[in-house]
Amino acid sequence: MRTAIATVCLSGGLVEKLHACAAAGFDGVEIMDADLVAAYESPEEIRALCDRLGLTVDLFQPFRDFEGVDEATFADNLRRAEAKFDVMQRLGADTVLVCSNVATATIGDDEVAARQLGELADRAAERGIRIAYEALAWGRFVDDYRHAWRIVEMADRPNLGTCLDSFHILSRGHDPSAIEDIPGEKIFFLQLADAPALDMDVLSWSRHHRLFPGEGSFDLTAFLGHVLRAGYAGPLSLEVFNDTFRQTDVVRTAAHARRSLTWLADRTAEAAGWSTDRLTAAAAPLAVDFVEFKGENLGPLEEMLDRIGFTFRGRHRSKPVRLWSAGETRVILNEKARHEAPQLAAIGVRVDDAAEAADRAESLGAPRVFRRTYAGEQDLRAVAAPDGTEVYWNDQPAESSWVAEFDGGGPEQQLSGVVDHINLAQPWQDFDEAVLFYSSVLGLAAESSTDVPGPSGLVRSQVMRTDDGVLRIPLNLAPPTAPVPAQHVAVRCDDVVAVAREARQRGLRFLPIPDNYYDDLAARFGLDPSTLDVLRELDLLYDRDADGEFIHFYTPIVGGVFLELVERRGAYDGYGAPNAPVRLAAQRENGTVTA
Ligand SMILES: O=C(O)c1ccc(O)c(O)c1
Ligand SMILES: [Mg+2]
Repeated sequence: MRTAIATVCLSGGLVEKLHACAAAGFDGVEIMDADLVAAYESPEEIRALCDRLGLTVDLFQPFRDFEGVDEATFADNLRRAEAKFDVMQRLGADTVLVCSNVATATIGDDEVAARQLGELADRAAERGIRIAYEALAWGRFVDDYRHAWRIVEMADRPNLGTCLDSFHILSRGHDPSAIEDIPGEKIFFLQLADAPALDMDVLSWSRHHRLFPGEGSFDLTAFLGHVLRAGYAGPLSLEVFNDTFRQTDVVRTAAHARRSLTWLADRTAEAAGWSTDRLTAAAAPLAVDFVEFKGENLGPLEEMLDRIGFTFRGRHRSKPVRLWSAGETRVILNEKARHEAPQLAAIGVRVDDAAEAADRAESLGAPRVFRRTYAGEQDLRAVAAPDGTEVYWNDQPAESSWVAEFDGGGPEQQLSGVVDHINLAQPWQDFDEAVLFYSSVLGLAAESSTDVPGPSGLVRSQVMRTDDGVLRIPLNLAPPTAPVPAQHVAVRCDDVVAVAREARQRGLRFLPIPDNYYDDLAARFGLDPSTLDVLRELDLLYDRDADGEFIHFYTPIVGGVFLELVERRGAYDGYGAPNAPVRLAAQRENGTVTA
């Protein structure tokens, strides 16, 4: 598989972009005309740099508004084209993207378009240049890849082919299966982009909201399958116009982009039953092994765990680390971090084969994390997620592996619980990368995203989960101007009312819930007054849908983290989303418990 990326995907100047593309391991680039125009380096210098970096210039793009025009405009368009062909020869690019006319076309006649493109191709042929004609979704007369292909066929020139762009095809809901009717050698170029399902005009959608494969809702696996079955043998090239990626760190975004192609190639090969470009299979998470909080002073958090009913299991033999548990919920408190407020540092996942899971993560370019381990201690492999959260794999039962490294605690369990979900707040620029990370590295599926109104703006929430729900990671995206919200771990138990009552008796502080909330609950659900009284008395939140009920409560925030206790009744599968605005507002009013 050869890979390429369009320079429009990235931030920075052209030279910086080319360095980042090479560092990420791309084979080639699509150079956007505008990026070259704005560079001080000559086309010859850019060409030499690409040579040194081992990059080929696979496409020069785009040449706009060429076909379907009157004769005077056509003559001027040929003059423009000749000037760009000069640049391409200096740049060492042999394929130019001509996208369907959106502005100056006045003649909606395929014969005219074919004749004009044919003449352009003949001029290009004299210089060994190929023309790739692409239907833009908002083209004036040509907005469908099948139409662009008919015109290319009609013009019938060896150096005129088509460029397929997944965005223009899938955004319009056009059936991609007819791609297989195009001879592979006439598909001169392939541009790949994903996108979220948005109901908006297609030009704005395309120019601002494209995503890397695996981050949106297009079925790119099926799409690429059609293209490869047609016999296309050129590079898989990313063309992702996205407001966030155009301003994030160029080296990191290029690496992120490259990971999306590794993932897509693997998915496509698997779907088609091919043995090339495969990764080791994603090991299905079987359970949450542990969560780890890190910070300078974890005393207040420890006190909370104690009051909730967690059991102290002991100190680590060789590290400043303590373990608390409640049934299958294991919480590691790590005080190694100096001058840091408590934060969620790591997630441990139980799998069948930890080495295989870690190998897969590393082939996807996830950065490996190293931890000091001593002889006789379990060495768990780990990588860092985009926001820095470490993900560990363990294929041994926790209690008979790393848990044995802790001494001095009690074995008795007061509370029995499992980790229900782990809520990871994402810095605004990491969100889409995190979606790809959790789907590609851990094999989690994305549920549809929702927007929660909070006091500092809308919080976008997207749950990444296994089908069976043993691992659920809601990702939250706060507005760019708001502070990154706290992260939390939710523990599921069988009787949250009893847990809340006992915790209150032990002196646990709860996140106080306003009275108005309970008046609203009464109105929405018609709960009987005694149930409502219990909820109100214990600061419990409630939700119900056709499948069941959800009752939960929150602790205050400590540093950057807090805890939630939940009970699911019946087949309720949500997270109490209607209560999230109330929680966000209450957290803002009640500030943070400091150490
Ligand atoms: O938005 C555009 O103008 C544009 C240009 C070139 C492309 O390949 C494309 O898909 C879109
Ligand atoms: Mg395109």
